[in-house]
Amino acid sequence: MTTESATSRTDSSASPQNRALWENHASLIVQGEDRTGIVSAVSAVLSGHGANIVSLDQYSDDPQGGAFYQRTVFSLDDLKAVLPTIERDLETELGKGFNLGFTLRDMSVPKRVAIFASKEDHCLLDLLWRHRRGQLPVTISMVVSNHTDTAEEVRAFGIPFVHVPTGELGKPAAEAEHLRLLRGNVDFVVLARYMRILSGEFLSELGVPVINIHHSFLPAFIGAAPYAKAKERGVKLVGATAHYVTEDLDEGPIIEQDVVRVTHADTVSDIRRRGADVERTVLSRAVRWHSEDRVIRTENNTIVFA
Ligand SMILES: Nc1nc2c(c(=O)[nH]1)N[C@@H](CN(C=O)c1ccc(C(=O)N[C@@H](CCC(=O)O)C(=O)O)cc1)CN2
Repeated sequence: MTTESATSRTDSSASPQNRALWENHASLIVQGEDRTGIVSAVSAVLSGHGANIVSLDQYSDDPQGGAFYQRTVFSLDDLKAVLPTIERDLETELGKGFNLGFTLRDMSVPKRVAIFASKEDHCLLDLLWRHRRGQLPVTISMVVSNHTDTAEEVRAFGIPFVHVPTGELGKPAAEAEHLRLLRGNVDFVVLARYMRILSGEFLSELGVPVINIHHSFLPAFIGAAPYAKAKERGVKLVGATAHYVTEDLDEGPIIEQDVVRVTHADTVSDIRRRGADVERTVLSRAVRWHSEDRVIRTENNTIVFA
């Protein structure tokens, strides 16, 4: 059974809306081997501490007994003081004949995220704009780009902008600089149309989830220039896919997708314009869901309690 320690970090940079939204709330993700009594055991521990369950989603992938997934959000006055005891009691109770892992997180401490971008700014600016409006419960630690086109706009949001010129530095040196910047400072990374392929070694060293927005309805049109490929193929729908990043390009577990209609009369530029709106919507949904622990990642898939 694996557990992650309750996050007790305090983030002074978290926006007031984010802190108020989830003050004295915690998320509990339980997953493992399905059997009777799990929901009851979890609920008993929480109610035994006077916690109020405000939402509970559960999924079993096989009625005959397979994998079990549950997301619970609960509120409790003086949560920070009680969370370690709740964690200990969950370890005790779920250690009695269950084969489960769980993670418990203080939701009043927003996850820290670094956003990577290249030249395209629509997904990046959409995230910054939504964050400023309190719609994304995260702390944006920094924006990192291999270009400088978006520097001024990012800094106007009061967010650090770091230029790492991958082309000039070369991939190994650039990734080493990325690791120096990110290590210990982020809980996840978002690639907002970042157009460099991350190595498996980098992803392994980084050790936190990375979310990418691919501008196609995967698995169609993996790789570069999907809109041009869509035009060439004569498709009537184009889309965007937010997925976790793995070493294999655009093959990671899908978090969210959406589509928009196109016609024979649309140029590649028209398709790119229509697609951009879908990319922004899909990426912001995925970032919000990940930041609220709504996405449970399995080997090649996801369970999304949206
Ligand atoms: N390890 C991964 N890295 C990245 C992924 C991924 O899924 N796994 N997604 C890309 C984003 N992307 C599509 O969404 C994408 C970006 C860039 C290219 C590409 O071929 N770019 C260059 C070569 C880049 C390089 O060698 O570093 C090119 O055009 O030739 C394809 C798809 C982000 N990274």
